[in-house]
Amino acid sequence: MRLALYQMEVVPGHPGKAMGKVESWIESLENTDIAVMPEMWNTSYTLDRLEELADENGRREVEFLQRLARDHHINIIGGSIAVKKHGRHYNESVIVNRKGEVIYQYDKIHLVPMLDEPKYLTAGDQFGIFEIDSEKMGVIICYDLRFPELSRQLALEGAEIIYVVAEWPVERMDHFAALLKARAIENQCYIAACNAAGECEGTVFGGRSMVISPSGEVMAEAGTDEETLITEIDIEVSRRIRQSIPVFESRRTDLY
Ligand SMILES: O=C(O)CCC(=O)C(=O)O
Repeated sequence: MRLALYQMEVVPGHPGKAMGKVESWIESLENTDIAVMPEMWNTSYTLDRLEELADENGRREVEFLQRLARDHHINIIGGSIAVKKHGRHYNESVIVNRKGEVIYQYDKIHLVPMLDEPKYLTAGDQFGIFEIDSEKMGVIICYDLRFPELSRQLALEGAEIIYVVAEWPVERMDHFAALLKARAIENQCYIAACNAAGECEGTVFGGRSMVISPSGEVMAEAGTDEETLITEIDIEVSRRIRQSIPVFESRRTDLY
């Protein structure tokens, strides 16, 4: 399974320009099964302007991703987008399969106090897994990475790849790298983390998107600027490690 991660330099407050960049990027990909994008790629952290910038139900961006997926026959982990629903704003991940069908939508459940998300956004209240080419996968959004219970639950539901879509600030990249590795090792799954590059309202995003194997090996890592990271993964590796080190069976659910 060939993944392409778009460590996109953000275009704050210009969804149309951001969509133009994404379209050119998808057109440039060859022989790719799954394209992965970063968090809030349509607006970045222009939270006080979301009433003006976010589209109702994210229709503009969702229909755009559906068209790209269909035209280029590619599965898209659509990072996350700022959307408007029932007069509220959400940070929503959208997954589209290569037929152009929306197969999963997830509203970020852990809102970031350090970026004022709770002031401007409403938190989601559900999550689950989805399937691409019969493989089970999950997606979490940025700050969600700090809550191991969420990734563990996705792994218990069968996820063998967890995508982390992020706009992780440069100051805390050591946390990002350590937490990604921990989530891969403890859940014995691939972690494909797509961070943003560039800057929005004084926050600089640290890049360093990476793909980590189920045994914690960093298989590919980007630099700090805009870049595409390409990796081939084999889901069988996750199954083999789960058999050889059976942590899921050794859990003491009677004690915790
Ligand atoms: O947890 C962090 O340090 C960064 C979180 C973040 O930037 C986000 O969720 O957008």
